[in-house]
Amino acid sequence: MMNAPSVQGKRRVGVMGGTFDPIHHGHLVAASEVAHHFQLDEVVFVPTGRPYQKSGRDVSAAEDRYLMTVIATASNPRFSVSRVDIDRPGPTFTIDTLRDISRIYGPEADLFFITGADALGAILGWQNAEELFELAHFVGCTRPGHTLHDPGLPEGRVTLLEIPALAISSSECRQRVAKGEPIWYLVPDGIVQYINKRGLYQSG
Ligand SMILES: Nc1ncnc2c1ncn2[C@@H]1O[C@H](COP(=O)(O)OP(=O)(O)OP(=O)(O)O)[C@@H](O)[C@H]1O
Ligand SMILES: O=C(O)c1ccc[n+]([C@@H]2O[C@H](COP(=O)([O-])O)[C@@H](O)[C@H]2O)c1
Repeated sequence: MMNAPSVQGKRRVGVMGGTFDPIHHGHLVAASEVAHHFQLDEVVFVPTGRPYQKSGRDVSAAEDRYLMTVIATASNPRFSVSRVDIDRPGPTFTIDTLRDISRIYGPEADLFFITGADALGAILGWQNAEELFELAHFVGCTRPGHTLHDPGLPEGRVTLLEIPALAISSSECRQRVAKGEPIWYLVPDGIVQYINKRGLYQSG
């Protein structure tokens, strides 16, 4: 999706990476808050292909996670979804996500990579960590149950942002479905319907 350029000239593009298994309102509120705070032209949601740090459990098929992300973001004209991570073979590294997104959007875009407090805290252990900060500004959002802090990222390349607290996680949504408990209002209505239609998460 390409909106008109922002008044400052450069497009401001948020990148919200996640496994989105399933996508929930915590993800959507984080993206919306960062978009408002930084006056972003667009937020691109990027579902992971092979989230190597979640290899200890069964991750749902990439196409199911991609379709849920499309369904959840469809009503917001500034939200879009990219297949770059699910179409790239091998483990998903954010360095590749940011290289691909910068190639697609070109030098006239400033990228803002959006994370929750847990992901931000782990960032220095990510692949090619030192190079990540040349490609994007990082935004860490508060998340209940996690302490938000700058783990020592380069000066001026990270912003910590307080957002409305939503104590929702994909793991808890999956567990609730497996136990026959409702997930209405934790995720968008279309996601409840998609999970039922595809029979996802029925067996814990
Ligand atoms: N409730 C929330 N509030 C703020 N940020 C969140 C919230 N849930 C997830 N995030 C952030 O969204 C990104 C993608 O998260 P992910 O798809 O792994 O969801 P998750 O709920 O953490 O999943 P799981 O429970 O399976 O580990 C991460 O940066 C994570 O920190
Ligand atoms: O680049 C890495 O080494 C790396 C390691 C773990 C997570 N990430 C990214 O962090 C984002 C959130 O990941 P996750 O596993 O919490 O859904 C997603 O975009 C992942 O690709 C990236």
